[in-house]
Amino acid sequence: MPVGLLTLAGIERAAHAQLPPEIWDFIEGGSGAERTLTANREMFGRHALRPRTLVDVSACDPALTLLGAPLRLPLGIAPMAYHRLVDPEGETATARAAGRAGALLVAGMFASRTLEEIAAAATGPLWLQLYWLRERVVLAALVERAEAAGYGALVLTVDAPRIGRRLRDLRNGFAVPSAVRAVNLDQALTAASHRATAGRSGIAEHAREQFDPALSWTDLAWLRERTRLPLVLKGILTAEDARLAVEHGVDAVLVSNHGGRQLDGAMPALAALPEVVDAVPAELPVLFDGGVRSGTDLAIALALGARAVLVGRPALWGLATDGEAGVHRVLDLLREELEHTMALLGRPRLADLDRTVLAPWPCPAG
Ligand SMILES: Cc1cc2nc3c(=O)[nH]c(=O)nc-3n(C[C@H](O)[C@H](O)[C@H](O)COP(=O)(O)O)c2cc1C
Ligand SMILES: CCCCC(=O)C(=O)O
Repeated sequence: MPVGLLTLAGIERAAHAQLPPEIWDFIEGGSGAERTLTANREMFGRHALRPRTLVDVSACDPALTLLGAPLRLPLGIAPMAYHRLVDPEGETATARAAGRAGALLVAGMFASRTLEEIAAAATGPLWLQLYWLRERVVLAALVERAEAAGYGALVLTVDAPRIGRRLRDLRNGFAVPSAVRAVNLDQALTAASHRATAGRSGIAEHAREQFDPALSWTDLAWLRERTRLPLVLKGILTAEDARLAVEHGVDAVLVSNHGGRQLDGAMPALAALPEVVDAVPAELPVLFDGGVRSGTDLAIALALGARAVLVGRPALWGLATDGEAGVHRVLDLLREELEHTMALLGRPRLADLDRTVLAPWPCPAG
């Protein structure tokens, strides 16, 4: 194994070196000045760990059950559109890797393999992410297909009434290459994503046409009535919205700022986590994504109250560099690092990872 691949940062460099610049920019980029994107990472550096000693750590066990899904560790892959942008196989390779690692996969509504192909490749827990389309019949049909194919939960993304101003994509006039399609949707619905126009993002144009910006809390009942699957809201950053989510009967919330790709200047995801955790009943799972790049990061998010943590971009770095094996390497590195962190922290069980683990990182003078 090349020495650089001992960390996710090494895998990131390898992916950067081999992907076309406009694909790299689409994946890596955030919105606006990328303040939120940068801050997502920086927030982890504000926490120091408080290790306890003389604790038996001969068995560190990060296994858990999440909304009925058995996981070998509290880790999953965040929903991301178009995995075939970086690998000819795409989501089926990602699904096999997640299954082997005992991690969750949240497939995206804009997956480039069919929901059924992904389900057939998956050997572990699999959920489906949805954006709320103006055409509700399309949404209803996807929900039915997801149930029939054995998906275990629906994740409704609520931070995207429109797509953030992603300046890299605007500069590149980014369009999804015609060979890579959102195959679960009618081709007419996604045509705008493939239209390259100078100074515009195909994805933003497409979302402007198709996403319903009028969606509000009362509409959730429509989705609830159509499914027996647990419902997760993705993109919650405030205590106010967390309380509303509970009032509207959701089964879990996912604290996320969409990896800094939506509202630039939004709170770093890790900074939003405690207020959401404190606002919901203890039994409601709070999930987290945004900037997690190591087992230490995972442990910090868990200590702040996340039940499980998702990674976005790192899974695509792994997929770009080595297909299924690359994604598996990313997940396995995170597992190895988490177990290592739990051992050296003297916290061998997930339940031991609470706020007593954390102290503020001492600020450098000046
Ligand atoms: C290339 C890419 C595509 C994404 N597509 C979606 C999507 O289709 N639906 C969604 O809810 N979130 C999407 N996201 C956001 C991720 O689910 C997740 O919130 C974010 O990537 C987490 O941050 P991280 O990349 O720092 O781990 C996407 C992110 C990336 C990088
Ligand atoms: C219309 C698909 C948008 C996917 C994406 O880039 C994101 O959600 O960040």
